Amino acid sequence: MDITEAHDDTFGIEVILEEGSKTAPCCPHGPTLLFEKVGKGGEKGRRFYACSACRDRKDCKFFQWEDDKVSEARLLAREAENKSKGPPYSQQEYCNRFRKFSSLRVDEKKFCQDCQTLLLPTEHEAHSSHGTSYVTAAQLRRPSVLLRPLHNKKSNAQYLFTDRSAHFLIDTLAGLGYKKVLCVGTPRLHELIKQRNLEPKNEPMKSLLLDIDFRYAQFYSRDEFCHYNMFNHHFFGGEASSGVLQTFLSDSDGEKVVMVADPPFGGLVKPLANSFSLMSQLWKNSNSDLSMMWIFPYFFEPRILECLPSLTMLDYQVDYDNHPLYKHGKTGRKQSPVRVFTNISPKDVVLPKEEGYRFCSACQRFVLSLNKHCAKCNVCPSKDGREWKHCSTCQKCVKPSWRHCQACGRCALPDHPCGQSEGKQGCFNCGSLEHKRKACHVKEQHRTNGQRLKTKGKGKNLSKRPTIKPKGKRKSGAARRARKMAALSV
Ligand SMILES: C[S@@+](CC[C@H](N)C(=O)[O-])C[C@H]1O[C@@H](n2cnc3c(N)ncnc32)[C@H](O)[C@@H]1O
Ligand SMILES: [Zn+2]
Ligand SMILES: [Zn+2]
Ligand SMILES: [Zn+2]
Ligand SMILES: [Zn+2]
Ligand SMILES: [Zn+2]
Ligand SMILES: [Zn+2]
Repeated sequence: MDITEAHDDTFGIEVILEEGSKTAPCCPHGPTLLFEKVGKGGEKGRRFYACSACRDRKDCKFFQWEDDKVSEARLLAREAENKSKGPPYSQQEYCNRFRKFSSLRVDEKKFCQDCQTLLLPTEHEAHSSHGTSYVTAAQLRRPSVLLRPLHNKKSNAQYLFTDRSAHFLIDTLAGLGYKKVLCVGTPRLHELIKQRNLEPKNEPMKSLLLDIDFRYAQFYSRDEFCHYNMFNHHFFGGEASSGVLQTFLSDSDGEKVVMVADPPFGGLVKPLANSFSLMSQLWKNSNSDLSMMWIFPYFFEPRILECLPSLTMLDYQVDYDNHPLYKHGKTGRKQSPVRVFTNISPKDVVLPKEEGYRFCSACQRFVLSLNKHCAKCNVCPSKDGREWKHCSTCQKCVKPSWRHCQACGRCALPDHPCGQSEGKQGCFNCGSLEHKRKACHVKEQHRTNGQRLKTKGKGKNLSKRPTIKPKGKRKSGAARRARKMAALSV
């Protein structure tokens, strides 16, 4: 299974999530993350701070060596820049505007497409040369349809659920008795929950949206939306805003709460897992963990489970409306690589039979019909939706396109670089050629919290200003994951 090769690179950049570490400097996206470049054999490079949310320097150019002395003037300039990149209105102002807007006559309700803003009558004039349109009450209830999805490929591609996937999620959660949904980066889910509440036959569900896209603040009240960064658990509205989450999670009315997160696919797993764990800690209701659904591509399974071992990956394929590759088409369904990772018991998440899922009684979970149970492995092994086959030499099931290679002693794609077994690169942690990093017994002291990222080039100069964005030649699993990621950001 190639996705287990997540740690096969010989060098990388790790993110250090140390508790109680000194306060990180802020970029427009809140506190930055501390990174460390690590060379072959494990030698450490200089540490630096970079943006938590943006993987591309073009989107956030913040960079600071950990030991940099920053002048007062630069600090002030930075603070001014951070402020200028924030929302034009405070949450309170947004709420007041929305109240005013809702009370307007139909022929006064306008939206500026260029500015992505709901306009009050006094503002119409200033936007007269922009593309504006009237907004109906129905459109006001569907901001994810009204707003133009953000297209930034690396940091913030807004892929919105198809009705099929959104309704599957909502119906499943309602069926399981959840009364409160914490929507993290799932604006469409949030609005559909509110929509569902309008139908008298449905028991109402509460929903709170946490998202970095502050355009959504225009449409919701304070207790329905928080401007939030899920990579550093940062609330842009300060304590008033984090208090909203606190209240949502700690209300002692005994209602079942679930968090549903759909982060940008280029995001770092470790910081996300950290934020979700922090939310779980805020959930004081019982001894149990906060229920969660984390929506992410299947090839991140090993990394996600490494960070949050209580999660299981479901076979359900999540579809997006505006993703050119992964949506239901007239020509039939393309397989979506996006899955749900959850700590809800998989047997309770009923996957629709009409979409080709069945229950495997041996695995006690719903699987795609093509995912045949292997008696030798005693699992339904497929991760990518295709039928996998058992290799008796490797003693595991592998992708259908793989063949067993005698020279490498393992299954691989027929055109793999034969003889250059990945094992030869040895261990990234201690440098030994005898084993891989995963099997290494030398403790990674300060780095156990770290997550590795791929970095550009193979330079040995570890104090050179590094690039976090995945680029350049990569090996093995990392290369394959990168290709898959590239496909995801089409
Ligand atoms: C892949 S889209 C998921 C949308 C979801 N499928 C839906 O239909 O509701 C990612 C979402 O996360 C939000 N997002 C991106 N980066 C974020 C961050 N650092 N913190 C919080 N939200 C973020 C985006 O604005 C977007 O709404
Ligand atoms: Zn930033
Ligand atoms: Zn405008
Ligand atoms: Zn099975
Ligand atoms: Zn098998
Ligand atoms: Zn094999
Ligand atoms: Zn080979």
